[in-house]
Amino acid sequence: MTGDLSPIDKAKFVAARRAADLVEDGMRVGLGTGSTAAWLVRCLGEAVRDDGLKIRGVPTSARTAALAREVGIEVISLDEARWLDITIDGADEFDADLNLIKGGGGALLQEKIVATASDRMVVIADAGKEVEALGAFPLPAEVIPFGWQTTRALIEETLVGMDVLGRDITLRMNGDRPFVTDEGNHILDLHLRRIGNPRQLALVLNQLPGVVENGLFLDICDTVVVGHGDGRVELRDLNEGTVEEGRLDFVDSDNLFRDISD
Ligand SMILES: O=C[C@H](O)[C@H](O)[C@H](O)COP(=O)(O)O
Repeated sequence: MTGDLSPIDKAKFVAARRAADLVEDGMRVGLGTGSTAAWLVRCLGEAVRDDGLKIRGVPTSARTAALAREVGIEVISLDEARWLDITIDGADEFDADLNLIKGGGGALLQEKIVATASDRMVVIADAGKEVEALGAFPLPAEVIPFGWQTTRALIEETLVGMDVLGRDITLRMNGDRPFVTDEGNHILDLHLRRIGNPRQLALVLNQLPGVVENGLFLDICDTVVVGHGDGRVELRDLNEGTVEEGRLDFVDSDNLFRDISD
């Protein structure tokens, strides 16, 4: 069964599986969005079901909320939780300082609010997501639908003064319609190729009217769990360096693999 999965899916799974062990009884847990975070939600659901783990989850999207309920995790809103013990989420890119690009799945706004309201943010990712400099992955900016073309033009102008290699901006589509986020907004993908000064860019983007939030997560993530296709997994922490390197066994996880790949 596991043989049917690609090495990337196995890498995502082992990262999620290892990160699930960081979640303890009684915790309020931010649940990320995306294919890697979906493995995590499944792993936590298994722990709730089989080991009696008691947690309350705050999902970062309607998709994750539906999956969390399906696997038996108690779902509460961020306002009910107020503050979270830990958030575990995927990323599109991460660098050595654990700065991130997120939003490939369009959930960056809720993800950033939830991660910022957490004592600890842990990113789970396959090793291919690690980059020297952020920006090869298009940077998502969530914009309100009203006047989005004007907002795009404003961003274009703003990028002229920025330390980036590319300046193309595309409206994210869902079939032949603009993609709509859970908050009813659109996503502009900024094809920058390399971001020389992420901090400056993040500040400037968020000052533009029409921009709700951008996908740069700076100084938010503390820990990354990196998975490899052969089952190797590394846990790196900003304060402690590489804390652990190990390997996870796929055999015990056949049910999880089956559940998600079906
Ligand atoms: O909006 C989506 C999120 O930021 C995802 O966590 C990110 O795109 C990574 O997704 P995946 O785990 O599917 O690569």
